[in-house]
Amino acid sequence: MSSETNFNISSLGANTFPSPINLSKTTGDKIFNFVEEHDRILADVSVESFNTCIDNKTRPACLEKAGPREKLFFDSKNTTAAIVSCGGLCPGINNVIRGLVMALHYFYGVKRILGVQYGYEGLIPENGHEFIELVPDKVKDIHEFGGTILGSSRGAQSVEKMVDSLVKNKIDLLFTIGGDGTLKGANAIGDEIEKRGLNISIIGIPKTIDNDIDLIDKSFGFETSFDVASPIIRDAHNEATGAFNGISIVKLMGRDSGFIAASTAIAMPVVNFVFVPEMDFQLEGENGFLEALKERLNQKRHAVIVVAEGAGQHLFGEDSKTYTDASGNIIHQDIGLLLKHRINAYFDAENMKCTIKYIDPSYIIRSAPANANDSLFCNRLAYHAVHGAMAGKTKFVVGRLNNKFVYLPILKVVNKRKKINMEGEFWFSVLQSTGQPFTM
Ligand SMILES: Nc1ncnc2c1ncn2[C@@H]1O[C@H](COP(=O)(O)OP(=O)(O)O)[C@@H](O)[C@H]1O
Ligand SMILES: O=P(O)(O)OC[C@H]1O[C@](O)(COP(=O)(O)O)[C@@H](O)[C@@H]1O
Ligand SMILES: [Mg+2]
Repeated sequence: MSSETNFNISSLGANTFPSPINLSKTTGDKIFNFVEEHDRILADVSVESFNTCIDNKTRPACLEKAGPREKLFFDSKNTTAAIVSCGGLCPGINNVIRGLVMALHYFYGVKRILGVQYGYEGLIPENGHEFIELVPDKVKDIHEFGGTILGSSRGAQSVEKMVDSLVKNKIDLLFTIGGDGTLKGANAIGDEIEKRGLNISIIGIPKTIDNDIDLIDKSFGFETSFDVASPIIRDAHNEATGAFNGISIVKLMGRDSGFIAASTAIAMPVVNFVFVPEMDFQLEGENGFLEALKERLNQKRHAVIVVAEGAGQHLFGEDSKTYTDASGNIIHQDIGLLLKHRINAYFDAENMKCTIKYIDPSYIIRSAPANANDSLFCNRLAYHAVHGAMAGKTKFVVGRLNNKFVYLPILKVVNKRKKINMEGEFWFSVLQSTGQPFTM
């Protein structure tokens, strides 16, 4: 965590409008209190960090507490909001859209809410994607479905043109639902707005099943991803046990961070080997994976392997061509297929019979509807996003840290991708669960 004491959120200006929500300012009256501007949440609650502060006579790093403010920057009756979803799909996007619309409409009385279609593309008029008017009746049932009713896209758009479109359509609040790319885009839009001296608030709601957004506890949809992956692992285990020396390889998403693969393995402890992008591993050699797999088969006659899509890319060799998607993200080579071929070749050479099944559930996982816990999380994120926006905060994301909802400057969470700490307790849990060697 940074040595900076407060992660303050940029504000559009003085808050002069009273909030239309009837909350309290005193405790003991059984009514929730407005959140004060000075309310802070500790970024790091470890005793070590507390001691460091005492030793160095510094204050611990603090974040702005999310929640409804008593005074607002925007006059709700004359406010227009827009919502856009970008990047890959993720369980819960529709829940967030629903939560935003309901909070804007019912808590604050914001009646003009526009849905931007197909990601940032929809903010460029030449692309011909019309805005959709979002009202409670239109969104009341959308939490039942995966995907996004607004559509999404990847690929760069002109920031200037997007801001022109916000101005032309008199949009005061832009809620962006997306991952690191979307958030960088949101920040760039916020910078352009600042440059032009406009009063438009830009808000980010972190979405990515990869859970790779830095600082926050988790991104929405991530939990559903390993919920949906779990029965697939159960079935993969059935396939493996159903054959002599049966091996099931399941590839799960996770471009640069292996949280889905690792979490699935702990949730379904029938997994024997997990490979994540954070890991450096070898196939060959005395301490390599293939030897460990042979030992496992000789003892148990079956094995389940879970591999994150971004794992083991070093095995493809230096000169393999790198492909990127429209947003510039690396498209990884198929590590599942490589493992299948290398395992096959190894056991052939060893004259050891085995049966390998390769399962790639791919998009099935991220297009699922949110589970109950993610649905709850999405709604709470949406409500807090609306409270922060109405208070005139801008270029911020809403997230949960240490189990508390907070506002963070976008720039703080897109500095780097969150990755599994290979020396941390979480990865140690993976090793305890799978029983795989600590290093391979
Ligand atoms: N640095 C950036 N500045 C402006 N827009 C960006 C930036 N990085 C990504 N974007 C845009 O954000 C959108 C979503 O990004 P992408 O990486 O595809 O998904 P995600 O938000 O899920 O990470 C794309 O339209 C992309 O062009
Ligand atoms: O094939 P697509 O749709 O571009 O997306 C694939 C990628 O999307 C993800 O599911 C999530 O990525 P984003 O968070 O950047 O959208 C990655 O795990 C995966 O590599
Ligand atoms: Mg991304």
